[in-house]
Amino acid sequence: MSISDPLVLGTRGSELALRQANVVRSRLEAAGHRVELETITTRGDEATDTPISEIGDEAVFTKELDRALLQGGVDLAVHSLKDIPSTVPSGLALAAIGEREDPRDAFVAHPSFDGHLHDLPEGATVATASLRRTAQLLTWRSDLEVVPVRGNVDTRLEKLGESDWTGMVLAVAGLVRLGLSLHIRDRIDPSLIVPAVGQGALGIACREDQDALRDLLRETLHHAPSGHAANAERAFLKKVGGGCQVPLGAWAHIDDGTLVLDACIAALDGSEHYRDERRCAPEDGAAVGRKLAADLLAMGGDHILDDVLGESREGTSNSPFRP
Ligand SMILES: NCc1[nH]cc(CCC(=O)O)c1CC(=O)O
Repeated sequence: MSISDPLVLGTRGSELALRQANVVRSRLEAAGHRVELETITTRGDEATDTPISEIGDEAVFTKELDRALLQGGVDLAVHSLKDIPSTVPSGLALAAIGEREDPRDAFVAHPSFDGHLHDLPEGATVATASLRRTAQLLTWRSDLEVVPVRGNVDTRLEKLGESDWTGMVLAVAGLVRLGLSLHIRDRIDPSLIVPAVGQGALGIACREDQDALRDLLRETLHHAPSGHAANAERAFLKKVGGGCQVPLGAWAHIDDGTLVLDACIAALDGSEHYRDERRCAPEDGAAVGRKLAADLLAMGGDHILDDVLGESREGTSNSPFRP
């Protein structure tokens, strides 16, 4: 099947999503294709007061776009890889993984606090949108008060300014892509907070049966080292299961030709924490990710899963046709 002209590129409407979509658009245009943007609102954009972990749907930022892809209304969709569930709906393909931005988390200080993350006073309040960051912050410093915050990156920064929090933790990549790096006080070392699966990378999806388009996306947008890292991290996530309801982190990178995968599963209150690192050939990342997941679960991560998922542990679905 030939490639549509113009190509309709589906994206969420947030400032960050549009920036990311425009990066992809420019690449495709440079390769000689016309591209039209189609903005689609997702449940994650609407339910801005509910913590993502409570919506309980892994596909909260992708389902409406998946549906548009399957129905043919859009040809490709651009997402933050972090927002794409570890199992892509049947009929769709993750055709390319774009080059990764800095995968680390950022500490952003309240305007009145001129210290760094390591200078946080006893009992300081830190806001974050993720269970992973909460669990790891509390593993490090059980005296901290960690509070939830939601919304787009700029909304979160606004909330910080109006709050009595000492600071906030969010992804470096989002801030950098929005031109807001000035707000980054610290890029947090992954040895302190393991980044989220896929954080900082872009995922480009299309229909599985569109061979010519898949080839084009791979040739123009795929970045092999980021792809290998993503495969390892996503295999880890899939094996553990539970999506964003589970406090887990996994970060892979290529070091001198070797893939290094560092991952953890932590109790939300920081009381328990299982973590290990594996090295392998870049092509073997997925198998090693699955194995590391099995090992961390066996070490005790399994109990953490039981605690956070309880009865909902079976039967989660990311079908785009499920309400
Ligand atoms: N969950 C929302 C989301 N999805 C992707 C990013 C940041 C960019 C990225 O990780 O690529 C963010 C914001 C954040 O976590 O601070």
